[in-house]
Amino acid sequence: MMLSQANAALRPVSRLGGVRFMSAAVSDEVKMLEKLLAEAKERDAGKCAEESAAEAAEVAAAGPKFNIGTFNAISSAGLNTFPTRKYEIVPMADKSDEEIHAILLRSHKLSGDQVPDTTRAVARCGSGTNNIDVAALTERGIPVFNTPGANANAVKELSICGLLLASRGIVEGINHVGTIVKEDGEDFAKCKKRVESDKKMFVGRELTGKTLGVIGLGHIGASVAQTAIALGMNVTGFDPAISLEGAWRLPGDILKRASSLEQLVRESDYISLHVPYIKDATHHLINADMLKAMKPNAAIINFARGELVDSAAMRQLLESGDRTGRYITDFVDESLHDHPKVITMPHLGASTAEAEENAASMAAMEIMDFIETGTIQNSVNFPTAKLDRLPAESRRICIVNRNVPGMLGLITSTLGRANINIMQQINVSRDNIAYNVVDIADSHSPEDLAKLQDDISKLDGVISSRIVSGKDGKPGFFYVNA
Ligand SMILES: NC(=O)C1=CN([C@@H]2O[C@H](COP(=O)(O)OP(=O)(O)OC[C@H]3O[C@@H](n4cnc5c(N)ncnc54)[C@H](O)[C@@H]3O)[C@@H](O)[C@H]2O)C=CC1
Ligand SMILES: O=C(O)C(=O)COP(=O)(O)O
Repeated sequence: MMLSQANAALRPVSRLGGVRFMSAAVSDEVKMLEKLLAEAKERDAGKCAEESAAEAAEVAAAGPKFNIGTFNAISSAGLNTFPTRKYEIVPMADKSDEEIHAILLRSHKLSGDQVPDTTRAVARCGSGTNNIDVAALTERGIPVFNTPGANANAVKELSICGLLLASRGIVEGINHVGTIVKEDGEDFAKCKKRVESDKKMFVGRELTGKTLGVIGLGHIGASVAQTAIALGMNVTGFDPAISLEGAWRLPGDILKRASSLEQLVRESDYISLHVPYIKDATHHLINADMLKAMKPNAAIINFARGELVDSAAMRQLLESGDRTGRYITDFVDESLHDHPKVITMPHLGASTAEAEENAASMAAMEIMDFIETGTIQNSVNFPTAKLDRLPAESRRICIVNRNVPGMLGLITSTLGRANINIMQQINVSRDNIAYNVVDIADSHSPEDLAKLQDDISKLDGVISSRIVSGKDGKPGFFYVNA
């Protein structure tokens, strides 16, 4: 009898709850039922042991776990995406001795030497990757992923808030109420009168009918443009590098295209920045010349990165006297934070529960896909790569090499010399990096495969190689870089 049956058998006894002295017959019944329950518990314990043994066998069959190192507070929705039988989450702050196979992070500044040799991938739960030494990781054959679009709505909403903060005396008004209550709080009737009378100090202007210039029309910029149009604004956009997919997302018929950054800056009442920070490309995109070209009452909304704006030139301009336009940002700057025309808040653009969950879950999926199948999607330094599902009875080899002529030939002849037939393969490249995914029959011994990988690793130009899975799709060999 299972435990649940034993419990069912006890039900009549519990109905005797109100009886204080049981008859002999009832007492015998209770004893018998207690015996049954004890027996059932014993059997159940046996079953639990069987189940945990089965679970342990499953864990063992899944092979050694992959360790995912984390920096920053990563949403549990993302961390829970990793099945615990295959993955272990290792906070990097704990300085554990575990081998780290992939890293998940947010704004933590990640230098190359914080990335162990065993690491195969890094994922930024978010959009901007300027906090990561991407060049150093590319050199080591490590793809860096990000999660474009996952936090776009959160940043869009705060950017719209930025437009309102720039156009109405919201922060100044709130601060003024605080000051008056402090001064006249004892006499609240007087305080209320003063607040009402002083409201004339905070007269603003409306967004409707004004021109918003959006710099960078990617996931966030396009969304800001859409909402601004819905608010009745005229929107001009500038993005010389827009992707085809990005162009499809735009409200094409109503969005005006600026022919240059300067044109956008000259014509806008509000300028909202939504470009990545790239040291050699977008550093001080808004420089002294751009600032001078702005209308005197134009405001800049910067929820992208602080370094996009030359803050010293901005301070100079704000102090030149004839400017009424404000600067709203979520990046603290030592030369601007205390200026009355500057509103600075913490780096809050993507700090919503929804955005944090979206970004962490997307990053986790990208890492798992890469670790288990070699697929590369949303990498900022590696080409996109997706090969069909692993054919049955096959092994998959992923090779990262320098993008120089002749590499594919060297790799395929190494396989040929080992008498290994290729079932399917892809070879893709981006800048200096090429990436190969090769599926071979799973009829080779682990020793042969180890020798093959050793031979591939020794080829001049190969940066790293991995054998990602076996015939049952489970992670197989996981070799360190060449
Ligand atoms: N404050 C915050 O919490 C957050 C800030 N961000 C920042 O926003 C940036 C944009 O994010 P997404 O829209 O998700 O990226 P995205 O990659 O979807 O879009 C960026 C767009 O900028 C364009 N672009 C690049 N250089 C440009 C230039 N010189 N002039 C004009 N356009 C240029 C690109 O062609 C692309 O269309 C991120 O790189 C990040 O720095 C993103 C999320 C949160
Ligand atoms: O996604 C981005 O680029 C961000 O700036 C978000 O940063 P966070 O993850 O909130 O530290």
